[in-house]
Amino acid sequence: MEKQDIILHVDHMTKCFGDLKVLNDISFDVHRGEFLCIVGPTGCGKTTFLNCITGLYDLTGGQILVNGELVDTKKHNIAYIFQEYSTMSWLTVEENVAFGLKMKRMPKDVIKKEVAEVLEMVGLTKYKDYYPVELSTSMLQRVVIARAFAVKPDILLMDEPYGQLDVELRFRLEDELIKLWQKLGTTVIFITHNIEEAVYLSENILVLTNKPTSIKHKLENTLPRPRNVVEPAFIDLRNQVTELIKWW
Ligand SMILES: Nc1ncnc2c1ncn2[C@@H]1O[C@H](COP(=O)(O)OP(=O)(O)OP(=O)(O)O)[C@@H](O)[C@H]1O
Repeated sequence: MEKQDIILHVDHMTKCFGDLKVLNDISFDVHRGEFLCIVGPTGCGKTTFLNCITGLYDLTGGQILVNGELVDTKKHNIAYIFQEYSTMSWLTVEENVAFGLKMKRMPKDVIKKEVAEVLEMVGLTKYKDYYPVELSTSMLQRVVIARAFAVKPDILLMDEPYGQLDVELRFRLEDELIKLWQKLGTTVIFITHNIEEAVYLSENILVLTNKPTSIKHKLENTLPRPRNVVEPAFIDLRNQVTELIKWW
């Protein structure tokens, strides 16, 4: 990997809460435009890790660099989609998606154009004047995704975004996410407990250990897209990840 292609450099990251060591000397790189999935057991510190990247927590040791500089959310454009994410009920779909761009004080005509583009990509153009209360779950999910991609983040962090959804909707949203990622070239770090989801989405998978958490293994995922969960190569890779997880 060329050095200039590395957007995120996690360098000996350690995080303790008092006596509790959660993240233990973790190092890895993410290259620009990569789709990285992180799989780890419950409570191993996946959310803590994301909170360290967004600067909510200070590290106990090590450093996190974005484009070669210490991570700084004022300087770096990092978008974050939580488990319990939500829309702003008092704003229309269009206003929800425009929110981040307005915060960045972009010119009105640019905002209008960018928002229209991303609404088109997620199939919400017709619903731009609707309020969240008028939308189905799947449409709400699309609003949140559209809002995150609209700001053209350097890095998009996604923390189990589809954990609570039924399988069919999850599959559809995963496909849409892949399309947006491919079209916009955004760097995505996606946290999940779901091994099938990680194999379906990722270019690379980081498998974490239990606390104190370190990297158990990094797997490259070169399965061609579109992927099919019943194909032998897919099942093979899914089994490889499952094997790694069995030994936690
Ligand atoms: N602010 C905090 N103060 C003290 N301990 C914390 C704090 N935040 C997290 N922890 C502890 O750090 C550990 C990791 O928590 P974290 O929520 O990051 O795990 P996780 O992998 O995201 O969990 P899950 O799989 O349930 O989403 C837990 O033992 C938790 O109790």
